Formats: sequence, C-alpha cells, structure tokens
Amino acid sequence: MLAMGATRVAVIGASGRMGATVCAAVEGADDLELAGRFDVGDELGDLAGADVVVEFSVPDASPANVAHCVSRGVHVVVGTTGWSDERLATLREQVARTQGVGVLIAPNFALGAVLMMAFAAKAAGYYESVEVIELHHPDKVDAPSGTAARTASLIGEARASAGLGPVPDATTHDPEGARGARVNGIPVHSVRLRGLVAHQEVLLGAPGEMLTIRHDSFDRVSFMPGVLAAVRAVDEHPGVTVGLEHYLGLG
Ligand SMILES: NC(=O)C1=CN([C@@H]2O[C@H](COP(=O)(O)OP(=O)(O)OC[C@H]3O[C@@H](n4cnc5c(N)ncnc54)[C@H](OP(=O)(O)O)[C@@H]3O)[C@@H](O)[C@H]2O)C=CC1
Ligand SMILES: O=C(O)C1=N[C@H](C(=O)O)C[C@H](O)C1
Repeated sequence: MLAMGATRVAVIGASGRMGATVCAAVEGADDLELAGRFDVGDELGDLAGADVVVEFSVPDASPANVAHCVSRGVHVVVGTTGWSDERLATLREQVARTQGVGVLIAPNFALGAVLMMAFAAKAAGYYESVEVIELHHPDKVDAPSGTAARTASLIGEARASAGLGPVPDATTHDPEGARGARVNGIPVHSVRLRGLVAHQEVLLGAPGEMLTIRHDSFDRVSFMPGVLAAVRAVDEHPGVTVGLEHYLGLG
C-alpha cells in the first residue's frame, strides 16, 4: 500500500499510443496524480518524484528505462513487449539487490486477454493440436506479439506437464515459411492489418473437434483497468513479476 494521498505516477513513452492513453487514465483517477511524462531523448533523472512509473516504449529501450527506475528505488509497471529471457535475468539480478522495489512486466493488461491465456493453458493438456494466431495494427514493431509469445510459453509448459509430444505436422516442404513461427514448439502466426487493434485466437484441435479461444481489444481503453490496478498494487509485490495474472489471483 502506497503512502496516504494521491500516488504520483510518471509515464515513459508518454506520447505513444499506449502512453497517451495511460496519461489520460491517470489524470481521470481521483487517487492518482500524473507527475511526469517522458519520451525519447528526455532525461529521466529523478523521474519527477514519482512513486510509480508506467513504461510503454519500444523493446530496445525498455530494459534501460526500467533499470533507471529500479536504480532510483521507484516501482515500475511495464507494458513494453519483447523482453527476452536474458534481459529478464539481468533485471531480476538488479532488483534482487534493491530492497522492496516492485516491477511488473505484463505482456497484456486487458482482463480478457489474461483470462484467454489462462484458459488456453488450462485446455492445452487435453488437445493434440494447437496453434496461435495473433492479429494487430500494422504499426506494431514486434512480432510475434508479447501476448502470443507468453501464450505459447504457457501452452508449451502445460503440454509438457501433460506428457504431450510435439504438435502433429507432416509438412516437409515450406520454402516460404507458410507454417509460421515456432515459439516454444507452438506454431504462431502474426497478422498485421489496418483497422485492427489487438486480437488473438488460440485454436485447439482433437479428432472431430476444435476449441477456439478468442480475445479482441477494440480500443486501448481495454488495457487501462489492468494498468491502473497494477499501479495501485505494485508496491505490494516486491521483486520482478511477469504477468498481471499474479496480481489478480489467477497465477
Ligand atoms: N502490455 C500491454 O497490455 C500492451 C503492450 N503494448 C506494448 O507497448 C509498447 C508500446 O506500444 P505503442 O504505444 O502502441 O507504441 P508507440 O510506438 O505508439 O509508442 C512508443 C513510444 O515510446 C517512445 N520511445 C521510443 N524510444 C523511447 C525511449 N528510449 N524512451 C522513452 N520513450 C521512447 C516512442 O517515441 P517515438 O515515436 O518518438 O520514437 C513512442 O512515443 C509496445 O511494446 C507494445 O507491444 C501495447 C499495448 C498493450
Ligand atoms: O502493440 C500492441 O498494440 C500490443 N502489444 C502487446 C503484445 O505485443 O502482446 C499487447 C497487445 O496485444 C497490444
């Protein structure tokens, strides 16, 4: 629980699609105060005296931004995707040396997306086949999406626990890569289409049936309840947490 009075929040990547939406959401919350907005090239310095920083930038900049916040003892809610295992390990080492600082890295703050990932992980052990299709706006710089990578990772773990082998696939000739990427052994397909925001389908197949689990974010406001919930709770979760589900009791 943060100290009495409005929690001071700074946003890194404040002019971006997500950063601007977060700034508006913080300004609209009675218990939060927008302390600072930071963008590319800005000196982060004392982070405008923020209690919590929200970070939505680009994969190559996010680790340094987060490391700066941790070095200042400021809690961080991170939405930027593209965190590799190596970058996470480095962050965990830094945070372990910093008493009490909380960092949440969440590939998706939409409640329905968190549930979609949980449902997919739950179902994965029962189906021989599974594929992930993520669909996003064409201005997105990373593929596959962080949500798809996390989903594939959770599905891979569930399949291993259930003793399932590789997904069946007789393809031997695919010079154009039409079968998509393999993330943790799970086929992942990335669609980039004008008009879309953020969408994902998980297809699970067994003889004679298919289960489809789909989530759609039609607007970036869908991410705001999760972001604000994380801002309010991050100080109660010292260390590095990956996935909003751990804050919602779903992890
Ligand atoms: N976890 C979640 O729920 C969600 C996560 N995302 C993720 O959030 C990230 C941002 O997405 P989105 O807002 O659409 O992207 P945008 O490109 O709209 O925004 C990114 C912003 O970060 C700025 N930026 C670039 N480099 C730096 C830097 N070194 N320091 C500070 N700011 C910097 C960019 O500035 P400039 O344009 O001038 O380069 C831009 O304003 C992506 O990784 C995306 O995948 C998106 C939606 C939901
Ligand atoms: O870039 C986006 O837009 C999104 N990025 C996140 C991701 O990569 O999973 C979350 C959501 O899908 C929107």
